[in-house]
Amino acid sequence: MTTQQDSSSTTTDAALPIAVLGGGSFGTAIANIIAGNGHDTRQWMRDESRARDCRETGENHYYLPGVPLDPALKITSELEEAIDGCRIVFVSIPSKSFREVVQRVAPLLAEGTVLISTTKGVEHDSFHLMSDILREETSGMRIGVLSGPNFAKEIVAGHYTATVIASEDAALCDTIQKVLHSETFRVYSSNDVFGVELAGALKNIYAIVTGMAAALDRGQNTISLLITRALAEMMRFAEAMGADPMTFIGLAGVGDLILTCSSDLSRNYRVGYLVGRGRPLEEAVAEIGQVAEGVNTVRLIKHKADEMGVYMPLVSAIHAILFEERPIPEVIRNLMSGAQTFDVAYSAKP
Ligand SMILES: NC(=O)c1ccc[n+]([C@@H]2O[C@H](COP(=O)([O-])OP(=O)(O)OC[C@H]3O[C@@H](n4cnc5c(N)ncnc54)[C@H](O)[C@@H]3O)[C@@H](O)[C@H]2O)c1
Ligand SMILES: O=P(O)(O)OC[C@H](O)CO
Repeated sequence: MTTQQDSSSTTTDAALPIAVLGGGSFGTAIANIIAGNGHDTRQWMRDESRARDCRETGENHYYLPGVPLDPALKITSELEEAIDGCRIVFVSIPSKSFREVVQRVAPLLAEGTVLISTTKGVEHDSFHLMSDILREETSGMRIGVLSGPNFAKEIVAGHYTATVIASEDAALCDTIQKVLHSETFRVYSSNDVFGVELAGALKNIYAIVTGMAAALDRGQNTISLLITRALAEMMRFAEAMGADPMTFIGLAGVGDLILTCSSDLSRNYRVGYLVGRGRPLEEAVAEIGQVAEGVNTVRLIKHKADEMGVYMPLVSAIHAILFEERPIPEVIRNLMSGAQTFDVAYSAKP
């Protein structure tokens, strides 16, 4: 491997300078894979005391305790140092702060830099997905999104994992596949950026729903019912928004939906569980202590679905519980007494 990057190439096996913005679980997991693949990897986190602690102990104690960081991973709180010479930048910042961080980094980026969002959310008080923000806040960049069934803790534990890189730029997809591919991590590609990104944001809502069902001691029939009807809602919404519903049967759709709705490794699932056990939403979110994107996404999708007349009974139900102070038993009764309808109503056939 050389340390020299061809600035125009995106399909190289050479060691590349690559930045990962974000000091949380996923930023750390991705940075560790990239460093392990021999790239000159810089992870940026805003807090110098945390960055120093990670450098000194070789571990990100708060987000991934007990996981050794790759010794070659460079951790810094200086944005300029992280970005210097990088033509590939992953942005792993919660949706709430995503725009603010992109605005800070934009002046430091060379034209043609590959910008990859790994964030599964929708911007607060707007309906922007993260790739929209990347496009709005920069110009002349090459943009993609990474999404899939990917618990950070399982990635760093070396469990076999797959994800999706989505971009209209096929060379970008090829490069990111090479940069991230490892013995335990596979990367599939897609050209449906909107569908992949929307799927990643939507599935968080339903993880809150199934977490709540688990808290209420519902069985596997209930979980299966919820996951399957969640997929129907997601595809219906996707179609109304102009995304390709077929994307939702891939890893970023049903793959991530099954994962997140089935495990208490999911922060969204745990929020639902705590609320199902009677804890106020604010308390549940505070106890998790990490981002649970679904809470904000519920509000935004409910508003959008109402505006567009898309039928999303599970979104309406979880919104009623989280934001309208409606009692859980009453909401469940309403859901179960709704009009009986078709199982598979969507058909790709004309
Ligand atoms: N954790 C996972 O398993 C996982 C997997 C796939 C995708 N994601 C997605 O990745 C995104 C990030 O998730 P995460 O798990 O890393 O979150 P996290 O809560 O573990 O960490 C978020 C990080 O962002 C930093 N941050 C927040 N606001 C900031 C700001 N204004 N400036 C700089 N840094 C700021 C925090 O300090 C923290 O280091 C989310 O959208 C999530 O949906 C997470
Ligand atoms: O912990 P969650 O609920 O944010 O889910 C993490 C990932 O998105 C799973 O793919």
